[in-house]
Amino acid sequence: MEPVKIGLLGLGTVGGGTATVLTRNAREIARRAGRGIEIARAAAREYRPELIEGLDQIGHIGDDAFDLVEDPDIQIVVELIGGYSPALELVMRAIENGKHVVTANKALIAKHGNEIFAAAREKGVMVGFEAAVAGGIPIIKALREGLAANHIEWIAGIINGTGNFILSEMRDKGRAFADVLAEAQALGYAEADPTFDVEGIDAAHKLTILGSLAFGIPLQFERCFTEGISRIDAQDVANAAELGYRIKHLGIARRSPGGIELRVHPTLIPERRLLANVDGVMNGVLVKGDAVGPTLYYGAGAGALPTASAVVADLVDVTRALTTDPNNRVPHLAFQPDELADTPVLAMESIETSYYLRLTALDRPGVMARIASILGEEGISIEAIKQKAPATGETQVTLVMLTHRVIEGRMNTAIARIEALDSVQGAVVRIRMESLSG
Ligand SMILES: NC(=O)c1ccc[n+]([C@@H]2O[C@H](COP(=O)([O-])OP(=O)(O)OC[C@H]3O[C@@H](n4cnc5c(N)ncnc54)[C@H](O)[C@@H]3O)[C@@H](O)[C@H]2O)c1
Ligand SMILES: N[C@@H](CCO)C(=O)O
Ligand code: NA
Repeated sequence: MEPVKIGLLGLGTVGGGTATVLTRNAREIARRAGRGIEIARAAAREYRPELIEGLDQIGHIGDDAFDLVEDPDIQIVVELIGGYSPALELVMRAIENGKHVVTANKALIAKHGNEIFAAAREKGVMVGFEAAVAGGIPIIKALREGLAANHIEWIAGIINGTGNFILSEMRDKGRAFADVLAEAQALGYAEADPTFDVEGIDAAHKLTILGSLAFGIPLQFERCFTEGISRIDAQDVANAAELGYRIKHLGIARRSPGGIELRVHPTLIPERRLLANVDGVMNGVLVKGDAVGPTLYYGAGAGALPTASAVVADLVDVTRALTTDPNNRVPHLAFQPDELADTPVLAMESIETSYYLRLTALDRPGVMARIASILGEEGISIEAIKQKAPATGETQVTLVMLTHRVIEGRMNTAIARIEALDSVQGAVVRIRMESLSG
């Protein structure tokens, strides 16, 4: 059979990796797909030829992405440019032209996926986005197909490679934040705008997608609570370790009685959990299904070849399904499009979790009792408390507390009341805490 003809938009980290994998593993891929996958065209503003295998076999390389999506010979457009514009216009135009699309762009899917999938459905084409979440880990496939029997209860994942790399290097080697971030950028892990990585936006894009796949709700990126790693303090990392915890940047999606939790934030987790030991650029996603129980997915979350592995898997999937009736294909968001639910995504104030709190108070009698009574009045019980002895001559002490589970709104009230005490200095540091069991 004739090879399927694809067009690559972008030849950077992921585009270059995709060309390389398609070249290196061409025979193996064709054996799986039933026919070859040929890069008929590529469009990129810039690329580094020395990093890409098989460039000489690409039919035509130019820089006009809009021209490529109009080419009638191209059956699958692979969008690896990133960002919202012109990626959205290019993807929509490709779909209008009846082309299938594969993309690694989580920002695009999280924000515009609902309209992209509606247009694709209308045209009977597929949009693959395995590379958009957790890089090389086949988590989209696991949720859409492997776990299709389950009522998903919750997902907790380390889903930003750059952020996890930064936290791991800072903790293990004492390196400075800016220095590790620069290395992540040089290795091709970081987003074009690295604040997406360090402020949790990239993880929120991915969690939005995971939440929709798990619970069958439309994509609602703007409802996802987002807190990054930029304000994590070394003393909290050390305090957590003393108490038997690690701080990881997690995306958590959970079905709870009033709705669905979608939240991304630094989280204390027990150090014996497998997720606590997912380090460097590796990602880990823990999914709890009612029938299967907990399942864990681990692998490289970023980088050229791991991400290309996911892009090419989508290309193989699309190639295999080209002749299937569009209504019998795996639905984009795992559930049939007319079966999506309107279950609300909860506001952060109504989620329930445990907390690590750190505050600085004057070393005076009665201060501790006053803080404990505020927590008690707000229905918050303390699981552990540590008072860090002041250095000689100092009049301040540091208090570190772990609490039992409580609604975030009540914790907000308690923190505001504690911060208002004359004897408490500055802000209360709060890091959410999850046991990841049950
Ligand atoms: N880098 C990773 O590890 C990784 C992992 C998973 C997903 N992603 C996603 O993959 C996508 C690409 O990321 P990347 O790291 O490969 O980016 P990159 O910056 O390395 O490459 C982008 C490519 O697109 C080209 N480009 C940009 N604007 C263009 C335009 N208007 N017309 C034509 N070409 C244009 C650039 O010249 C370059 O070749 C992004 O959506 C990113 O979020 C990246
Ligand atoms: N910047 C992203 C790329 C993979 O999606 C990360 O570091 O996880
Ligand atoms: Na993936």
